[in-house]
Amino acid sequence: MEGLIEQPEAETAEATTAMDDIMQKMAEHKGCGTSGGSGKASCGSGAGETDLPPEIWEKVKNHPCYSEEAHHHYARMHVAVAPACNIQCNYCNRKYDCANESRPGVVSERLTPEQATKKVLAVASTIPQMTVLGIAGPGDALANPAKTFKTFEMIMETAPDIKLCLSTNGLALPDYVDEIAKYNVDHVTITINMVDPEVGAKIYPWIFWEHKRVTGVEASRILSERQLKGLEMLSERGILCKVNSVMIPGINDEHLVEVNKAVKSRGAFLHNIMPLISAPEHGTVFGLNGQRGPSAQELKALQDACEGEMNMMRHCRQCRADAVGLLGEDRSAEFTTEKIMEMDVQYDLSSRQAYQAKVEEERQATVSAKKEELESLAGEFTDIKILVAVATKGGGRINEHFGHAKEFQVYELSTEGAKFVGHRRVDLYCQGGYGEEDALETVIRAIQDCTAVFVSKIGGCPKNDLIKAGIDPVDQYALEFIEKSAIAYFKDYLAKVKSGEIEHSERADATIRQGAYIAA
Ligand SMILES: C[S@@+](CC[C@H](N)C(=O)[O-])C[C@H]1O[C@@H](n2cnc3c(N)ncnc32)[C@H](O)[C@@H]1O
Ligand code: SF4
Ligand code: SF4
Repeated sequence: MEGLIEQPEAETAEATTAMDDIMQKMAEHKGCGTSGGSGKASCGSGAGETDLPPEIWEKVKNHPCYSEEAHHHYARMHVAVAPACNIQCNYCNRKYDCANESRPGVVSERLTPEQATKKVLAVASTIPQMTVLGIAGPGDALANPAKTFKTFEMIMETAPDIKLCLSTNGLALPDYVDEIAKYNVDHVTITINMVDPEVGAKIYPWIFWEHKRVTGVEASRILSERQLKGLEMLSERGILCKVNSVMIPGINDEHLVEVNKAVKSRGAFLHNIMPLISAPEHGTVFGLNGQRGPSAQELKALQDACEGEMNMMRHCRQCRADAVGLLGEDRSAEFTTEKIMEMDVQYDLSSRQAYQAKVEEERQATVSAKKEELESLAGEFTDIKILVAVATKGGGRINEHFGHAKEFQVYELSTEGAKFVGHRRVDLYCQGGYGEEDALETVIRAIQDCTAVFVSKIGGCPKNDLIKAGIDPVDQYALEFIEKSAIAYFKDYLAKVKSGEIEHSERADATIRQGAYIAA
């Protein structure tokens, strides 16, 4: 590993100006750095073309993780070329492998850079809307620099239209910023769970630093210093940074508001606060000692509290290190090494571009439909907000059967429009066409704070049970655009409240009012 790269003063001054420039432009654009509230697009996750400086929009417009709008249309993939790690987190156990589980660090096969490149070309040819390649483990991209950068080099040469990303805990980051820039990696994710080493000592038992293991508060002090320095260095070069933070109730949940401020001031573009996943069978320290993850409501309250400070990502699916497909779907099983080696891969840039042009048309149609519907809400003034759950297979449409949904996307509706606020993963309710009581209960629990659930189709029995649970099952918008339909539903809802036909119920905004993190 190379030592720290000291920059000449003149270069530092120039780079600092570049970061200031970007932050200034972001602030000048409408919707940026404001409350990020409700339906108005704010930068980052909910941002649209008119909300961002053109050079930033160019970087995020078809990146499914950096643009909430894009995630309905574009796919990503991870290649598992980075097995080693240079730190230990109490929530991570990379030895655990389960093909049926989708969560970070889980992977079925580890790849060489050559295998990874063949896989990327195979996926890019089969899924032309795949625009982004990320290296996110199963260990740390920068604890395996040779494999990581070799993979990027090969992809840059063979598939130059694919955007490159990496995820790191940040310990080695300052040493590799130049190399990251050299391979045109213009999106980097750093996991920052604390800026206070005392908090860090409860999350990180050790780091491997300068050829030895460092433990306790000192380990977290070094880690935090390196993370923040790396973030600043990337921001100075205009490389977009997303910060991941794992929300661990009782350990760093309240502290993450401070982390949010610290990363915003150092130029982070997007903050992704993700829930801790911990189950005893995963064999992690937290899983084994009973540390719980946050509820969906707790997570949303913290994200809401931080949104005034900066752009929050709310559509992260906490993907496997070998995930393939749209966020929320996992097609990795179609691209095992065995299958890929048998594939005759023809990487055809022009047919990819032609397909993506069609995707772009569909996306523009979605945006226009939403805008039109939103205009019809102009002049309505009320504080009423409701949540609705949506079953979708992608494309920004309501196109999934209630019984087939593995997750529901949740939108918050207000007079400002429809805002994506998260997703709820559920067990498959319908197995082979038959509903199962327990599974339906699970679905109802997962979306119990929603006023309605939008589906393309639903059977009579679950419909009745949803109604009994106070959730309106809506299939009248089958195959329509999500946001347009949601706004239309909200308009009807308000009209019914006004006329006295229905009463705005407590459930509708229970989530929104809950939480210890609501900003003063
Ligand atoms: C598997 S890591 C790989 C990249 C890198 N090593 C890192 O930690 O940033 C990808 C992301 O998953 C998160 N992660 C890992 N295990 C998790 C868990 N049990 N619950 C929630 N997030 C987790 C990490 O914090 C990180 O943000
Ligand atoms: S840094 Fe990433 S890979 Fe390493 S232990 Fe933590 S979560 Fe796992
Ligand atoms: S883990 Fe989150 S940020 Fe990473 S690819 Fe999946 S959705 Fe995107």
